[in-house]
Amino acid sequence: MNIRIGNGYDIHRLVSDRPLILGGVHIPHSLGLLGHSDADVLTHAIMDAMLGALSLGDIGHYFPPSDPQWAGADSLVLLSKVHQLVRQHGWQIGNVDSVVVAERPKLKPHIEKMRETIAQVLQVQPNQVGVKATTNEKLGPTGREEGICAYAVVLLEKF
Ligand SMILES: Nc1ccn([C@@H]2O[C@H](COP(=O)(O)O)[C@@H](O)[C@H]2O)c(=O)n1
Ligand SMILES: C[C@@]1(CO)OP(=O)(O)OP(=O)(O)OC[C@H]1O
Repeated sequence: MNIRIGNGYDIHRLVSDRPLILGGVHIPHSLGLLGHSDADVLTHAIMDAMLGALSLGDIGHYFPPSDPQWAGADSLVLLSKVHQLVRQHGWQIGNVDSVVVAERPKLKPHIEKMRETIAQVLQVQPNQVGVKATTNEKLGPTGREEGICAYAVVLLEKF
């Protein structure tokens, strides 16, 4: 079999006095995401999808929230490590697709930068990285702006 598919999901709570980082991009907003790392839900969902595609567990296994080493970690550094692991197993990225669920702020102006940033770390072209945004129509925790979540699907190819 020369292709594998994986999916990932993550959610973090919105709080004041934290930066909002999504797909490695700093997004100006009055609230940011709380987490052990920089709490970049989009990058976390993509990493879990990559690991899931190879049944290699999840990010908490490699970067435990109990380990001070990962306190305040840049999730792009973690993404690079997961990418390295995937490569070591003989696989490369076919494509990534993702969606961020956020009531606010408007993410559209930042989507291209997120795609370029993620693509650079994964050593692929931006057209291999899909990032979309949607509100939750004011429904549930994301709709009430208590948090932001992201879903990702990754296709891997054997090289
Ligand atoms: N945080 C967000 C949410 C949505 N968008 C863009 O708006 C479009 C409409 O969103 P709905 O939830 O009302 O369907 C969506 O397709 C995105 O292009 C956004 O930029 N930022
Ligand atoms: C990224 C890690 C790093 O400790 O921590 P968090 O930023 O809290 O993120 P989460 O998705 O809750 O858990 C995964 C952890 O690996």
